[in-house]
Amino acid sequence: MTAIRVSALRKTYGANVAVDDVSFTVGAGETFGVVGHNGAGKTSTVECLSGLRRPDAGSIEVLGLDPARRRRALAERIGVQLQEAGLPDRLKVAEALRLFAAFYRRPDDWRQVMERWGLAPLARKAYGDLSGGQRQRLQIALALVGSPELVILDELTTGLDPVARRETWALVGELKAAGVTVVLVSHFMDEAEALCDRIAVFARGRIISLGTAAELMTATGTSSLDEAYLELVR
Ligand SMILES: Nc1ncnc2c1ncn2[C@@H]1O[C@H](COP(=O)(O)OP(=O)(O)OP(=O)(O)O)[C@@H](O)[C@H]1O
Repeated sequence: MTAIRVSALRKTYGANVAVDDVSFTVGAGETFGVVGHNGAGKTSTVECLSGLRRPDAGSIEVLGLDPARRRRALAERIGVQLQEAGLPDRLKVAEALRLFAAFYRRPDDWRQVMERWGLAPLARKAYGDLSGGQRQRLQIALALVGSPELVILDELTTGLDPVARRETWALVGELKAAGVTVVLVSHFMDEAEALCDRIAVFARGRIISLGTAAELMTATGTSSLDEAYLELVR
């Protein structure tokens, strides 16, 4: 079963071509990595997947729906953690989780989600008073509280301390075990290697390589994904 089908996607901002002729598919239950330099087109691509942005050309199907036309139906079934998704400063952690859970038809128990992500001690803290890492954890918890079939995690562990980072990896592993499809945008090759079944390497708005970590290493004659990546984007 295919969870995501992207064909000849193009996204421009004025004269700037952010995404150019990008095609890929993601299988149901797969963890799919998206890596690339700053400005390579990763976020623009995943924003088109979630319906936040409209492509200029090409076609996208996510869980059988066109995100640009069926954004609301899709929003019920996917979870999105985006970079810098702002919340009101005065909104408290528990309130945010309760509010987001209410958007979904079959949400998880938001209290359990709060526990699982180590947010219970911060339940009454306002968003504006959280540290960067705490905000990040809240954003991930909010992406998952609706019990989504597919999640998009953009820079999942940026800003997390090493322990929180490993804990987050373990939780992504649990999502995978539960059959959730994951799209993971990351700057960390160790993270992509540890978590992703396949990885798409973006450069200048295009996919320049796509495969398992082992395939990318073999193709470049390297012995780590870091080296493979550097070789590919050179
Ligand atoms: N809202 C916008 N308006 C104009 N240009 C934009 C906008 N968003 C992105 N861009 C441009 O599109 C290109 C791709 O940006 P995008 O954010 O998709 O890249 P990215 O790979 O996610 O980068 P990063 O790793 O820095 O998050 C860049 O040249 C960026 O400057």
